[in-house]
Amino acid sequence: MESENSSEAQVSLALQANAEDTTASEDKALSLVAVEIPETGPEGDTLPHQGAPGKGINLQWSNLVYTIEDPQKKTSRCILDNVSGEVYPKQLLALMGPSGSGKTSLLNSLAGRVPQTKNAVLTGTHLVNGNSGVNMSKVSAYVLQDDALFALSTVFETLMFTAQLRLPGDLSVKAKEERVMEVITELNLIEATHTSIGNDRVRGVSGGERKRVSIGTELLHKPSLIFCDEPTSGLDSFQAQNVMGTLKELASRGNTVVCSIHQPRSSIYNMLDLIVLLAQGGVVYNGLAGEECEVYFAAIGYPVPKGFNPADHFLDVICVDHRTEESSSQSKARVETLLTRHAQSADDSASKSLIPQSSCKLVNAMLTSTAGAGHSSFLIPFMLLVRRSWREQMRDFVALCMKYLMNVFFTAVFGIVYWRMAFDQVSLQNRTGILFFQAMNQAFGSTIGISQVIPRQLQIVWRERASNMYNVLPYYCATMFITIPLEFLPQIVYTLVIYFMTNLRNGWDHFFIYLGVMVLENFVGISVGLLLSASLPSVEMAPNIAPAIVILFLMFSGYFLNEESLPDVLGWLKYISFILYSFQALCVNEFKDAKFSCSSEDQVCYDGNTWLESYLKFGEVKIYENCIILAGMMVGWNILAVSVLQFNRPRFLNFQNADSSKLSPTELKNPVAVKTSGDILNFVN
Ligand SMILES: Nc1ncnc2c1ncn2[C@@H]1O[C@H](COP(=O)(O)OP(=O)(O)OP(=O)(O)O)[C@@H](O)[C@H]1O
Repeated sequence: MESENSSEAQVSLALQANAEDTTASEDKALSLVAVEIPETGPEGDTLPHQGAPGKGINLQWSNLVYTIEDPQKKTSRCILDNVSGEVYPKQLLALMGPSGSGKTSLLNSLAGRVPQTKNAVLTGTHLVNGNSGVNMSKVSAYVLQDDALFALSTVFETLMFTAQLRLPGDLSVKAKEERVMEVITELNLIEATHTSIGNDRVRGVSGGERKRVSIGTELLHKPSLIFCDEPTSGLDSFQAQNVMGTLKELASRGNTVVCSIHQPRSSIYNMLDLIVLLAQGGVVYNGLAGEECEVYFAAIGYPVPKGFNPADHFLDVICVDHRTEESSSQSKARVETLLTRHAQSADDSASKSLIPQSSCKLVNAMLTSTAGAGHSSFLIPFMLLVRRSWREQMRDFVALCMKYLMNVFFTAVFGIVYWRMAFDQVSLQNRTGILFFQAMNQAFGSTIGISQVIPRQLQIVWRERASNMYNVLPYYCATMFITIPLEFLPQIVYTLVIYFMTNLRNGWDHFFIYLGVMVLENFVGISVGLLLSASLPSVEMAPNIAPAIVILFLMFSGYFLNEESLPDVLGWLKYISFILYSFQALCVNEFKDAKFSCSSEDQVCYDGNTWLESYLKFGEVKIYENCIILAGMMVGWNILAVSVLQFNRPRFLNFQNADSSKLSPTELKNPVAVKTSGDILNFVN
C-alpha cells in the first residue's frame, strides 16, 4: 500500500516535470548527444524517476560495491554497499549523507573517477544509455570540489585555454572565443570576464564566481552529463544558492546533473529533482526529492517537523550520533533499520525498474561529439602551456623581482670579494674558492627554485590530464622551456659578470669552456629540480627536500671531502654529484698548464698542474669526459622525471564485472538482480 502511494506520487511528479520541461528544452539544449529516452517502458508504464523524454544521457547503476581490501587482516572495508539507482536528462540528482557516508565515492564511481589504489575493488553494473563500458571522460564533465585554477589568469583566459584544448581543432579561434563568451553569459560571469581568478595574495573573483568558472571549464565542450563534487563547499549560503541555481538551469536545459552535497539549505533542497541518501556506504533513500521523500520518511516513522528544513531532518535521522555509548548504539540501530528497509523496498521495485536495453539507441556520434577529445598533437598544447605559464610568471611581479634582485646581490658580493684576482700563489686558493661557489650557486639556484614548479600546479594539471586535455610530454617540455628565461638566463648572466669581475683565466677558449660547463650544469640542475618537482606530492615538501639533496651532492663535490676519505657505503654518491663534475671541469679549465707567479714570501710554489694534481687531486680529469657525463645526466634525469609524471598520471578503477554484453536478457532488463561479489564482503565501518 505504502509503496503504491509512493510510486503514484512519483509518477505524478515526474509527469508534471515532463510537461514543464519539454518546451524549454527544444530550442536551447546544450546536449550534443542524440539519444532518444523513451517516455514509457515496454508495457506502456511510465518510467520511474523520469525527468523528461527527449535527448540526453540516462545513467543507471546497480549493485555498486566499492571495497578496499586488507590482505593482511583478511578484511574488506566496504565503502559502497550494493548501491543502485538511475538518473535521466533534465534531472538534478543530489547525493546526500553525513560525512564519510560515501557521497564522493559514489559520485566518483558513477563518473568513472574512482582513484586506482592498492586493493581497491569496484564491482557492479554501470550503464550509459543502456551501454556498459562507456569511457566516462568522453561523455561527461566532472567538476572537482576544489577549484583548481591558475590565480593570475582572468576568467576569459582560463576558459579560453580550456576551449583551445578541448574544442575540436578545426574550430576557428573566433568560434572558440564565441563559445567561451556563451559559457560566460550562461554562467552569469559577464562582469567578471576580465577579472583574475585570484588567491590568498591576489584579490580575484568571489568564491561563487570561481566555482562557476570551474563549472564553465567543464561545460565548454557541451557535455550532457555533469558531475559536481560538493559544489557548495566553502561558499556562503547566497553563493551556494547561485551555484546550485546554475546547476539546476543546466539540468533544465536537457543535461543530466549529478552532484554530491553535504547539507543543503531549504531553498537548495527545493531545487533538487532526485536525491540519494547515503549512510555508512549504503542507500537509505533513493527517489524523488521534495514531497515524495517527506512522505517516505513520514511513513517509516520520521515525519519532517513543521518548519524544519527537510534536508536537515533527513541527515539528522541517518546520522550516527557518537556522543555517548547509548546514543551511538541507538542511532546505529536506526540507521541499520533504515538501510534494511530501503534494501527490501528496492528489491520489491526492482522488477519495474530501468529502461530495457533495446529501447535506448546509443548513437555512435555520442562518443566523439561530446568528448573533451584532448589534443593528440604536441605543438598546440605545448604552445598554449608555455603561454599560460609565461603569463602567470610575468604577472607575479614581486616574486620575479625578488628572483632577479637576489642574482644581482650575489653577483655584487662575489664580484667585490674576489675583485680582479692576480695570477699569483694566493689567487690559487681564491680561484678554487670562487669556482666552487659558482658550481654550488648554479646547483642551488636551478634545482631548488624549480623543485616547486610542478607541485604548485599539480592539482590543476591533474584535473586537465584527467580530462585528456594534453599528455605529459607537451606539459613537461613547456615547463622546461619556461625555465630558460626565468632561471637559466639570469644565472648565466650572473656567471658571465662574475667571470670578468674576478678576472678568471684569460683567453676566449677558456671563457667558452667555462660558459659551456656552466650551461651544462645549469641544465642538469634544472633536470634534477624537475625530477624532484615531478616526484614531490606537495609544495610544502619542496623547500625542505630540494636543499637536502643539493647539500648531499655538495658534500661529494670533491671540495669538502678528499675522494680517498669517502666512506665506502656512500662513496657511490660522488658518481651522481653533478656539482663534482662541474667543479672538476671548471678547475681543469682554470689551472691546467697555467702559470702562477711565485714570490720569495711564498713557502710553497705551485703551478697550475701541480695545484691540480697534488692539492685538488684532479690530475686525471678530462673536461670533455665530464661534459659528456653532465650531458648524460641531463638526459637521464629528464627521462626519469617524464617517467615519474607519466606514472603519476590520473588513473581510475574500472568496473570489474561491468560488461553487460555478457549478461542475460533478463539481467539486462533488470540489472538490479545481477549478483556481485558484494555478497561476500564484510562491512567494517
Ligand atoms: N581509497 C580509500 N582508502 C581508504 N578509505 C577510503 C578510500 N576512499 C574512501 N575511503 C573512506 O570511505 C568513506 C567514504 O568516503 P567518501 O569520501 O566517499 O565520503 P563522503 O561522504 O564524500 O565524505 P565527506 O562528506 O566528508 O567528503 C570514508 O570513511 C573514507 O575515509
